[in-house]
Amino acid sequence: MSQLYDRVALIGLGLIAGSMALAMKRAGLAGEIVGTARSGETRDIALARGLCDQVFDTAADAVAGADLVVLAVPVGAMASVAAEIGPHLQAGATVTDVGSVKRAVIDAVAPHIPDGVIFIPGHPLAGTEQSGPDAGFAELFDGRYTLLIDEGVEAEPLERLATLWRGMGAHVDVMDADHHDLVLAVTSHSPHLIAYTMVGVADDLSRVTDSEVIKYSAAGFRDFTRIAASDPVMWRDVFLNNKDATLEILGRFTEELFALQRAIRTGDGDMLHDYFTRTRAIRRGIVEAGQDTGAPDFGRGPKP
Ligand SMILES: NC(=O)C1=CN([C@@H]2O[C@H](COP(=O)(O)OP(=O)(O)OC[C@H]3O[C@@H](n4cnc5c(N)ncnc54)[C@H](O)[C@@H]3O)[C@@H](O)[C@H]2O)C=CC1
Ligand SMILES: O=C(O)C(=O)Cc1ccc(O)cc1
Repeated sequence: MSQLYDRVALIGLGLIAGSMALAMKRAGLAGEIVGTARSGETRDIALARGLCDQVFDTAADAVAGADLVVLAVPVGAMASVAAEIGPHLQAGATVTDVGSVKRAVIDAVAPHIPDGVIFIPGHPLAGTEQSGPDAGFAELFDGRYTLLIDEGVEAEPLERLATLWRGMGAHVDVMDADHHDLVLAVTSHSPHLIAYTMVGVADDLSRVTDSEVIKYSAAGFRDFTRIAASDPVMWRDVFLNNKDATLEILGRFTEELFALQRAIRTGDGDMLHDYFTRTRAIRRGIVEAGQDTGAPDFGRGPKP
């Protein structure tokens, strides 16, 4: 595939930015990739791993002359980063982000985008529990979806960004921000909170913790412990910024959990059997539609 942007600036050099850099290099999609991170150590690793051709100490310096700027910091840091780069963005440039929440990021970033610069929010539905400049790998997005948010942007910059994501291996869908936040509350954010809770419960129950948790854990609980090892700052910001949708889904989850609890207490085997039959059909529908590879959802990283 041919070069789509002359100069891509990555703001934040962790798992997602690092994977994007490697995936762009794999397919020759960018003339030059530059980046910035707060710590000198992260910048050094990014250079040593060949993620960036050049690194800068500040985001303001990194975006100068870039025709694509990618905000790849935790959701709660998007506003301050956008405020810093706003005055330094080149006319005609596209700014995108990879945050796990969309409405709050749009509210945080859009006011800082000057006229003549295009903002297209995005979210790759791919990741791992690892973070930092060592965590990225070129194949992270292969066969995964990236969602782009169309807030009335022109067709050409949107199509160019979609082409970039396809070149990095992803499928691309376009949707609106509120729908994104509700879908992700169901498929990613609430499941993460449930995993955090379950691992917390096992930890509280010290009789079964320590070595037993890992030694005797079946696949389901092992997946919970992997997910509960995800970055605390990133996930704190996800919940604080997708509050309404997550609370809505968790409210429904709690109601269903109570119904299942009652079925267990009253010995209502028919209810349990019917419920599990319905959920099994959902899983089989996903597999038949070819949307599951057999790998843990999103978990494409090296196994611990
Ligand atoms: N980890 C995952 O599985 C996925 C993460 N995302 C989203 O991508 C974004 C980046 O996540 P990762 O790459 O996983 O994180 P990461 O922790 O690996 O990297 C984040 C980078 O942002 C920098 N950073 C943190 N706070 C900052 C601040 N206040 N100002 C400037 N820079 C700051 C860090 O130093 C680091 O370079 C997040 O918004 C997250 O919601 C999206 C899809 C998957
Ligand atoms: O590691 C996992 O299981 C994930 O769920 C990765 C992930 C985390 C956050 C996202 O916004 C998208 C994907």
